[in-house]
Amino acid sequence: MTTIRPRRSALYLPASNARAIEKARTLDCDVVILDLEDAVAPDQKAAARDAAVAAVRGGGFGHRELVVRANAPDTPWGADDLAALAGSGAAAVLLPKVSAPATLVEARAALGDGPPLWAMIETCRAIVDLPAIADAAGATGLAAFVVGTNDLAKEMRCRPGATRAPLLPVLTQVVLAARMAGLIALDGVCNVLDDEAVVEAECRQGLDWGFDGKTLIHPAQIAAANRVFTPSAAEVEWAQAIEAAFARPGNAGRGAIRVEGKMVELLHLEEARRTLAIAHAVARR
Ligand SMILES: CC(C)(COP(=O)(O)OP(=O)(O)OC[C@H]1O[C@@H](n2cnc3c(N)ncnc32)[C@H](O)[C@@H]1OP(=O)(O)O)[C@@H](O)C(=O)NCCC(=O)NCCSC(=O)C[C@H](O)C(=O)O
Ligand SMILES: [Mg+2]
Repeated sequence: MTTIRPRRSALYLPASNARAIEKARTLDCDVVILDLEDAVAPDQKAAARDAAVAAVRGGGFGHRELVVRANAPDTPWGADDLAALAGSGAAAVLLPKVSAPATLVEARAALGDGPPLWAMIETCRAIVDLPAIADAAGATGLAAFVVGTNDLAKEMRCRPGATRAPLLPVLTQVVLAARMAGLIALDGVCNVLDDEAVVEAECRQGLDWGFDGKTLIHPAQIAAANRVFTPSAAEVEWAQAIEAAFARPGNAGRGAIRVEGKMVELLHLEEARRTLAIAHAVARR
């Protein structure tokens, strides 16, 4: 079976918040993102960097993938962040406001053979240059695109509203470019903290639009993301039916077969295997 790592729920927290770091070690999210960028005030940047490195070295996050979001390389803190994170053992370094492949190349030079890069896609320039950024993945160890919907909406001057319709063409381009380059694609955050139905609806959009998971800002958002991005019992059953049908001797060598009244092709078998791999990985937690 294909091995796959679920990234259904990726929780940001300010690395300057010791209580949140402690809490993250117990929360049911797949990814923890210690933020050094927008959630941290300028006068706390150095202390937050030290706290993030100490948290990574201290461990205790179990199955959770521990990612650190650095400040952009062109800020007063970016170079020191990358120097500190190079040998830290973080699962990835998330770079904000990546707008060109050159930013990834520079960050890779600073990190050496350190952590893989994840890139925030949150500027208009990045959207226009997405294929070039995605093409730099192999040379720079880029493994994921993470959408920054707040920054994007600000730059575009659009109003996403409840439907996020103005962002749909952009989000679709991010998914396309990520798939082209074999990258993980994580949807942007939902700013609504106290209404799980709203969070769940956004997660559902992200799933339907092709994302692997959603970035989150509060523990109360985790359950909805995990629920939505975990294959449902019906999806698992359907995937198993497809696998079983293709395994029947009578279907050997066939590219298209009938399963429960529907045409199913080898591409659906591939999808089915992916669904089962995710379900299996989630169940192993
Ligand atoms: C948004 C918050 C500032 C809300 O804070 P607050 O109202 O104080 O939270 P609560 O009182 O409801 O907290 C309850 C308990 O949960 C813990 N908590 C809260 N948030 C987190 C978290 N993110 N991770 C871990 N634990 C968290 C509190 O400590 C309480 O615990 P306890 O003491 O046991 O009761 C706050 O939630 C927050 O800071 N969220 C993260 C903000 C952040 O990281 N922002 C930056 C990333 S988002 C972004 O930049 C997106 C992108 O770039 C874009 O452009 O869109
Ligand atoms: Mg942002």
